Formats: sequence, C-alpha cells, structure tokens
Amino acid sequence: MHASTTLYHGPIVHSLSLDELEYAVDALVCVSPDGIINWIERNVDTSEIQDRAASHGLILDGTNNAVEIVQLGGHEFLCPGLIDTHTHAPQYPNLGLGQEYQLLDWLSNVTFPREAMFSDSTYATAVYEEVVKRTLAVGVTTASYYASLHESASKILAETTLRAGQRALIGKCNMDRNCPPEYREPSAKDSIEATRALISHVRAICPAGGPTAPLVQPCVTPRFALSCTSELMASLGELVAEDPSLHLQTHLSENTAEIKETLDLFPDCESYTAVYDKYGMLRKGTILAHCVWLSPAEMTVISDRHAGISHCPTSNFNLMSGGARVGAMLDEGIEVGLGSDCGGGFAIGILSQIRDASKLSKMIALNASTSEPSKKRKYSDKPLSIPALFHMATLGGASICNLKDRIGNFEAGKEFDALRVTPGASPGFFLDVGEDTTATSGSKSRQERVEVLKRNFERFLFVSDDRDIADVWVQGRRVAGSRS
Ligand SMILES: Nc1nc2[nH]cnc2c(=O)[nH]1
Ligand SMILES: [Zn+2]
Repeated sequence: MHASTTLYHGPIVHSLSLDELEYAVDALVCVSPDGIINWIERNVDTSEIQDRAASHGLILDGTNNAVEIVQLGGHEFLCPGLIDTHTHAPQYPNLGLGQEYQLLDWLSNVTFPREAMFSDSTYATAVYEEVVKRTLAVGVTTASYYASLHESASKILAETTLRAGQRALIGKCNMDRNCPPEYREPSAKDSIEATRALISHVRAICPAGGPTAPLVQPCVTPRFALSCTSELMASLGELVAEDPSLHLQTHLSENTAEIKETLDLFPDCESYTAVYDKYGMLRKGTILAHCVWLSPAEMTVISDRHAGISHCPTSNFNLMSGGARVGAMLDEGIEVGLGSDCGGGFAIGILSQIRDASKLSKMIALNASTSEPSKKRKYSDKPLSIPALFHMATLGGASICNLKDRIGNFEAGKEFDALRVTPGASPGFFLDVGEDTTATSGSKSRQERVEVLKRNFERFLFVSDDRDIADVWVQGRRVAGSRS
C-alpha cells in the first residue's frame, strides 16, 4: 500500500449517468493510502488547497510528509479508468489474424488451435505478462478476462493481473463438446472440478476483507451454450446458485449460424437467451457478450433478470457478426458496457470500442425507419451521445461487472481507478492555436476552461492513443502510463 494520502488538483471528467458527464476544472480529489476516494471538492483555486484540506482535517504546512499533492498541469485531466467487460487473454497473439472467417470457422481454424497452446504454462506466463502490460498502458484498469480451458494457465492469468495491479475478473472456459478433441474437457465433472479449483485459488491469492475490494475475482465462464453439454450447463447453474456473488460471463446471440446450431442443440428452449435462463445463469453480475441478434422478448428477459450486456463493436464488424442495437438495449433498461473481444476484435483497449460503437450507432440511425415514435425510444435508432459512450466505457461497465459500488466514476467511498490524460502526445491530438497549455493558467474564466476541457475530452475519446495516457492508477496505485 501507499505511504501517503494524495490530493489530486485539476480538471476531472467522469460519468454521472447515461446522459450526464461532470466536467470540473478545479477539482480537489483526496485519495487515502489504501486507494479509496475520501472526498472531492469542486471549484478549488490553487491558493485555496490548504484551507480546503484543513476543513477535512489534513494539515499542509510543508512538514506533513503523509500528504502528497499532485498538481495537474496545462490541459491535463483525470478520468476514471476504462473497463473492458469482455476480452480473451490467450487470443492476443492472434490479433489481426483470421480475416477470412466468420465466427464458427474462425473458432475452429484460428482460435481453438491458439488457445490449445496454453497447456504450456511457460508460454502462458510469457503471453499473459504482455497482455496485462499492454492493456494497462491503454488505460484498461479493469478487464473481464476469458482464459483458455486450462486450470493452470487460468491461475497464471489471475496471478499476473494481481502482480501487475490490474483489476480483473478471471474465467476458465468451460467447454466439453463441439471443440476439437485436443482442446476439449474430458467431462462435465472435470470441468466443474477445475472451475472450483480456480475459484478457490483466486479467492486465496486475493481474499475479501479490508477496506478495498479484492482486486482479482473469479468468474464462471461457460464459453457459450454450443460448447457445453446440458449436464455441464446444469452443474454450472448449480455452482452459481450456491453463491449469488459469483460473477458469470458467456457469449450470447453473436452470429446467425451459431444461433441456429444452439437452438438445434437445445430444442426445448424457445430462444438462445432462454437456454441460459433455463440453467439459472441470467442474474445480476452476469455479462452477456455481443447480443447482436436478440429479439425484443429476449431483451425483456435480460432486463428482468438484471443481467448486463457487453457490446463488442470492433469484433462484430471484424467477424461480420452484425450490428448490435445498443439503443434498444438501453431503452429496455439493460446496463451495457464495452468489450474489445480480442482477438475477435483486433483493437486492444476501450477507446477503439467507443469509436466503433459510435460509428455503428450512426449506421443504425441512418438505416432506421422513422415511423415508430414512442416514449420508450429515447436511445433506439439514434447516434450514441458522448455521455452514453463514456458511461458504457466506465460506469456502465462497472455495473455489468457488479463493481458499481467500487469503481466507475469519482465518488467518495469508491476506489481510485483513474487515468491522467496529457493531451497532445499522440499525433492525432491536435491542440488548436490559442488552446496551448499556457492559456489555461489564469487568463480564462472557469466556464471558458470547461469548454476547452470538453473539447479535449472529445478529442481524447476519438483520436488519442496510449501516448496521451500519462498515468494509470488502480486502487490508488500507479501501475502504468507513458510518463517516464
Ligand atoms: N467472439 C467470440 N465468440 C465466441 N463464442 C465462443 N467463443 C468465442 C470466442 O472466443 N470469441
Ligand atoms: Zn468473446
């Protein structure tokens, strides 16, 4: 843990809801040594820091080494860390490969052969070190990971994220059918035993208790209904029923051929969603990836069960799966986060997902018929707004990972998972003439500086890369960043 309380002074941007971002240019954020946001004050001039801190019992007279002040400069700002609600750690070496395939052929020809290589723990260690390092560098402070089916490599992934300080959900894939013999679990019983072993291991290396949440938590991961026998699905349903706090993630309704095969395998279920519902898998804390082809009735079931959806637009474009109707999901009251789905998607991190989610929503809006106005349709068939996009990247993601009480925005009592953005280092981030860093230092009013902050935040979402992410903190600890 960290020796000192830290006071961050400068601009912040964070999500308050799907429709609202807060832009505050002179915020003072107090983070305790264990990484919790103690309090936030707004409209604090530099000359007022000492008094505001004193009002919270913090004495800053130059002798108090237990308090560190981090002063943001120029056009810098803080925003919450990005949350990747769906990604596959063993698929990163495949990024960019397999362009000629759609989902089922891509799994057989590209994905399963790569994942099979993770029976080798030395290989898993080397790849997972890189995956965690790179995803932290692009600002992913929390990731919901699928590992391979191997118990040992899954444990290695959990240990790697913990060591690097990345918040993570870790799942070992359950798959006992419809996969090649060399990459398939021998039985439902073996699959359950390995899953229980992973859950115990993750909870042992990262126990609950103390002021902060366990950084790394287990996640039950039936790969998708096609890869699980009814026996395995039933056993996994029983496993999660034992513990309402267990996270669960799976794929749902990604590709039309996949949907057809699933319904053939589960003829008693009226929809793909009904398969997971039958086995008690739809509940708060369940992350359903893709959901491209859901019917309105399926969306209602997901909403009623309080399960969340991980929208993975880059993957859905890349594997030609289709375009998920995120606006309709939001109108149905479903919480939605963003997922990179590497290597179905070829872009790491969540900035690319914000961009692709925006483009897709504009395509959907262009193609929509305008003839069905209804009071329920606030988001359907409309471009996603900046607040909605950033909500999905942070607070919405936290919500579907069942971590909304801990992370997702800057609220007193939550943990400090944050990025310091230093605009201008990536070539696309073009600060306009008159918007140079010195211009903010005194001559502009607070309202004028909020307008500059809004512009820089929008540029960050659409043109930045990791060069603009100077610091990455998780639970108050600096874990990555381009600042040397
Ligand atoms: N995109 C994607 N869909 C899947 N469905 C089952 N497994 C996978 C996977 O690894 N990636
Ligand atoms: Zn996936």
